[in-house]
Amino acid sequence: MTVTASFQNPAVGELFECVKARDPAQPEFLQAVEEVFETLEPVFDKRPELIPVMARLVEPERMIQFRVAWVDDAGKQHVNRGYRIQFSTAIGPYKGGLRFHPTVTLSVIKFLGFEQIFKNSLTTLPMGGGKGGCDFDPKGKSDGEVMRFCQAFMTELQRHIGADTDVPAGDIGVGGREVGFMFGQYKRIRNEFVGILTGKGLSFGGSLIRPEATGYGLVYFVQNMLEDKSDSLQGKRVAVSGSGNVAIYTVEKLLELGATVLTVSDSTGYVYFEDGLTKELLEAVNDHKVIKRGRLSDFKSGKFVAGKRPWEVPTKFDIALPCATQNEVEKADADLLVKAGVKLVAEGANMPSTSEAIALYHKNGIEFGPAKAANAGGVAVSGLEMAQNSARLSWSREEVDDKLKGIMKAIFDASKSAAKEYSTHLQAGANIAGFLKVADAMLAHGVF
Ligand SMILES: NC(=O)C1=CN([C@@H]2O[C@H](COP(=O)(O)OP(=O)(O)OC[C@H]3O[C@@H](n4cnc5c(N)ncnc54)[C@H](O)[C@@H]3O)[C@@H](O)[C@H]2O)C=CC1
Ligand SMILES: O=C(O)CCC(=O)C(=O)O
Repeated sequence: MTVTASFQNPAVGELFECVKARDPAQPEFLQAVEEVFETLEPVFDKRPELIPVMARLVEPERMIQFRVAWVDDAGKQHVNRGYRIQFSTAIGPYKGGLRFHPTVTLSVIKFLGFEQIFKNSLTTLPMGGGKGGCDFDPKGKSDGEVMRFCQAFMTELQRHIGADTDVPAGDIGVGGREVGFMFGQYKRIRNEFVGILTGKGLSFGGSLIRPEATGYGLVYFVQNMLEDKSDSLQGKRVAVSGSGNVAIYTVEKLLELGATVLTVSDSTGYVYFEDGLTKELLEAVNDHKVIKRGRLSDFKSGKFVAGKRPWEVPTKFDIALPCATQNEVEKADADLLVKAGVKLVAEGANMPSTSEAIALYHKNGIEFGPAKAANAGGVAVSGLEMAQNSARLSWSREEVDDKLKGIMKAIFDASKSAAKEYSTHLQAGANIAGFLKVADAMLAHGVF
């Protein structure tokens, strides 16, 4: 990924050059910063006093990097590198997921942590921004190996987090199993039963709807985008990427609302369901991918296309929802979306569209729901889990789902209203609305 920023406002350009000079070898982080700086230019033109605020915000408050040593089932020792980037406490304790994947680097965790600041601000809840992870690959590991790895990871992380300090959760490679192991280790070391992680099991402080929240929230966001144009999901043809937590619950909600879902994918390729996924087929994908931790190349239904992304699926469709990973929609993919007749793209994954792809969406009049707004439902329900833990009570499924719907609408309205005020698009509106709240808090707190 090359960073090719060009800014109208020289002071913003200068700040970007400083960020680039400080971390020239962090392409994902620079990509995320470039996107935010470009869309905030109209704000900086109007309120230049916010440029020094951004100069502080773009530097994490604290970065923790640590060794994670563990022993596999054969008795062999392994060493991985763990991270927790505590980016901003302007509006609340650090909050954001943990990613366990071999591609994890400091740059990846920094881009995710930076984006989390604005996303969390949009949720309306008091959460700062953070992210963490490790270059550990859970694929092919036994439950015992994953448990020992998680225990080793938490043995170090526990000294840096706390219910009012920093509350991690899941992301790629971290689901209920991993959160459970890490929660158990924290409790063992600290002798405290507190909500230091979200996405916990229901029997030990988890919230109903947290597993579903990112996918459901994405679909609620899309509903808001469509309703704004007097349209609905009924009968829409949708291509979805991914087949993990976010993708599965996205598909579930799409089916419930009458859409036809054509694809799911993983790193081996995609599966095309010509007549659309059914509830039974979704159940089978979930069983194969999430429960049995298999690969789609071994999935028995639909048409598997090896080594390709779902954006090339040979049919017309209306909506694309990338729900797998960063930069999974590049310029050539966006070209395919335009040719397929796509009218709306909304991001379930974090930064799945490259800047060239986003430029093509705008050029071709494709409605674009950016990740920081569209996938904020997951962290929003994490915020609700924290509230339930603090109050030592549990809300019903309906209560949490209603709150999630309300939050996704509030995010859409705030993004749209900022877009209107600054005569720009929803992507910029989301960044502006998220940033202004954080910036005002930082101004109030004084320089640090
Ligand atoms: N879990 C959550 O609550 C949230 C997750 N996200 C984002 O959603 C995306 C997916 O996360 P989860 O579903 O939680 O993770 P997961 O681990 O449950 O699933 C990840 C999915 O992405 C696929 N994938 C990974 N690398 C890929 C690649 N290079 N090419 C194609 N497919 C690939 C995997 O096969 C899997 O289907 C990530 O970008 C994550 O940061 C965003 C907000 C909240
Ligand atoms: O629920 C959380 O705290 C984290 C969610 C997350 O990592 C994300 O929004 O990307």
